[in-house]
Amino acid sequence: MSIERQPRVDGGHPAYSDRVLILNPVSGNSSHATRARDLAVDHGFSILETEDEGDAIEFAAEAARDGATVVAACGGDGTVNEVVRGLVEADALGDVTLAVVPAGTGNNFAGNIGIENIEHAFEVIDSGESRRIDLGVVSVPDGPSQPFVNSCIGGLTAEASAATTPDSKDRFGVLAYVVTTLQTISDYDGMPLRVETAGDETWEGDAIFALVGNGRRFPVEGRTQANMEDGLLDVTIVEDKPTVSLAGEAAVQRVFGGDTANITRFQTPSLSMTVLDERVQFSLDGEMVTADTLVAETREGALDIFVGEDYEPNPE
Ligand SMILES: Nc1ncnc2c1ncn2[C@@H]1O[C@H](COP(=O)(O)OP(=O)(O)OP(=O)(O)O)[C@@H](O)[C@H]1O
Repeated sequence: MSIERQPRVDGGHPAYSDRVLILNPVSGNSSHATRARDLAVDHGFSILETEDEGDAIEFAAEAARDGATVVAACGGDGTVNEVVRGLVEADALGDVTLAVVPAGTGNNFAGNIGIENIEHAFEVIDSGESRRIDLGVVSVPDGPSQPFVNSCIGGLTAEASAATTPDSKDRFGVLAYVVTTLQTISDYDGMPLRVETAGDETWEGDAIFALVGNGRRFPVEGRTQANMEDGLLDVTIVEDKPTVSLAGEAAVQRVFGGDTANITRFQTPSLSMTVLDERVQFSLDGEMVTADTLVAETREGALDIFVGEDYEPNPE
C-alpha cells in the first residue's frame, strides 16, 4: 500500500498524518473525488484511494496500526462498512474516531448521524463533536464476524440485488433491494423464518423480509434514524407481500404501512435468525452475504464517530 504524503496544514511534514481519508473514487456518481481530495489535503489528511472491493478494509486496518487517530470513509454505506471492518480487524475501535464523508448514492447512514454533504463532513471533523454509538455485528456459521453500522436486511434475492439500479438506490437507499425483490418475485410465499431474541422470545412464520437496524429503523414515513446509543437493534419483520404488483413508493408504502397487522416490530440487544430449508441473501449496509442462519448483536458504544448538529442521540 502506498500512502500519498501530504504536507500538513500546520506547516509540519510528518511522514504520515494521524488523519487518514479512505476515498472510494467511484461511489455514487463519481463526481465527488476531486472535491473530497482538495478538502482532505486542506484539513491535513493523508489520502488512500480504493481500487477494488476490500481495499478500504485493508487501508483502515493499516492506518489504525500506523497510529491514525481519525479515519474518514469517503463513499457510500458500503465504504463506511469496509472501513469499520478494518478498524475492527485492527482492534482499533477505542483508538480511532471514524468520520463519514458522504459520497454514495443513498448516504442513509451519513444522514442518520447528521452529516449533510462532503463540505459539512469536514466542518464537523473540525468541530470535534463525536459520540460513542453502538456497532451491529453479525456472525454466520464458519464465517468471520462482520460489523454493520446501519442495517442488516434478510430475504433479498440474488436476482433482485443484481437488478437494483443506481436510480432506485438513490430513491430508496437500502430499501431499493426490498423494492426490487418485490418486483422480481411473483409466486413467493416468503421464507420460513425463526427468530429468537436475547429475551428468549421466539417469532416463527413465513416472512418476506426481516430488517434489523442499528443506525436506522423502518418507519413508513418520517425520520429513519434509530437510537444508536441504547444497545438495542430495531427489528421489523414483514410477513406478507402486496398481492398486486406495485412499483416504487407504492410498494414501500404497502409493505411498511397500511395494514400493520402484517408487520412485527421489536427491539432486542441480540437475536438469531434461521431460515429453514434455504439460504437467502442478507444485505449488511448494502453488501451481500448469503446464509441460512445468523446471529446479530450490538456492541454498545463501541464506535467513536463524528456527528453533525442534527444528530439526535434519542430521536422520536
Ligand atoms: N476503485 C474502485 N473501482 C470499482 N469499485 C470499487 C472501487 N473502490 C471500491 N469499490 C467498490 O465499491 C463498493 C462500495 O460502494 P459504496 O457502497 O461505498 O458506494 P455506492 O454503492 O455508490 O453507494 P451506496 O452504498 O450509498 O449505495 C465496494 O463494495 C467496493 O467493492
